[in-house]
Amino acid sequence: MTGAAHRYPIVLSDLSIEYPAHGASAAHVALHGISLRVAPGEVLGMLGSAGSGKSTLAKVLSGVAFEPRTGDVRPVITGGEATVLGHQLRGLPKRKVPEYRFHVGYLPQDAASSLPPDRTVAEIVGEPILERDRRYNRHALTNRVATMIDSVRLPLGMLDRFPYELSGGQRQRVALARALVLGPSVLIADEPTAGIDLTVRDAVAQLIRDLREQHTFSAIIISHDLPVLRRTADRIAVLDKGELAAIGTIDEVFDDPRHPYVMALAGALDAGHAVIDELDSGPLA
Ligand SMILES: Nc1ncnc2c1ncn2[C@@H]1O[C@H](COP(=O)(O)OP(=O)(O)OP(=O)(O)O)[C@@H](O)[C@H]1O
Repeated sequence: MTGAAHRYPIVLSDLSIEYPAHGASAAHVALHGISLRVAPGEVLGMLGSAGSGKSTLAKVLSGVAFEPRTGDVRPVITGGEATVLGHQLRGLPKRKVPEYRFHVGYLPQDAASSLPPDRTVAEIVGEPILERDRRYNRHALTNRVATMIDSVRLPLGMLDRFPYELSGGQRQRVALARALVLGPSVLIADEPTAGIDLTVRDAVAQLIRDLREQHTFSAIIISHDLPVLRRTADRIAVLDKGELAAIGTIDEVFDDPRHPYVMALAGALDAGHAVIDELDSGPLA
């Protein structure tokens, strides 16, 4: 790892990502020429129009895009570079993917609703540890899982429950505990509060804030929910049509919007919309 990489755990330089042509579909450029850096301990919020490439970026930065899997068309870095914790992701050798993923926690979109239904909370949270080391000491595993459940503010009595016995907010906490169980240095969270009851959204946002203080990770948190971003993010990046439309503190971005999509967002905020997923990047009516 280089010294520069340590200074900035996440560095994107002129990054372009593409879905290769498949079947009758032509190749599709999902992200084009993105440059940004995330500092140690910083949380960068990310929002953008539908299809602007947020989840694609999350899949690449989390390393899931590099996991061997059949069927799925996976995004490929076609230009520039993404350097995370000193790992250059363009052309990351397959054998290095597990080690890379060990350091990067990933909370995928719909994580709460896609927890395996036939496993207990304890099994779900402990699984990343066992995937890495089948012979991991069972006592240490139990302790680690209990610590994580406690740190996401769930009662230990939940350890033996199944996902269907939990509320949406509780399931999201379980997903978060699982994403953080390996003690990652970087967290990539894709819509961590989507689909969660409004009353517990704030609690999940507060939790992310607290966890970050306890665990000192850098993070990219994708969210359309401005109160959540205000609570969790030091700065935000706005994507539109695969390009970086703005980056800065929330006030910097919205007080002097220059990009048309950011102007539209600022208008929506002024009109009182806190959750801005209904806005697309087309011309404003
Ligand atoms: N498997 C795929 N093959 C081809 N194109 C894809 C694939 N997955 C996504 N895309 C395209 O890449 C672009 C970016 O998609 P992505 O899901 O990253 O956007 P997003 O910003 O996360 O959108 P949303 O907010 O709606 O979740 C879109 O134009 C989408 O249609």
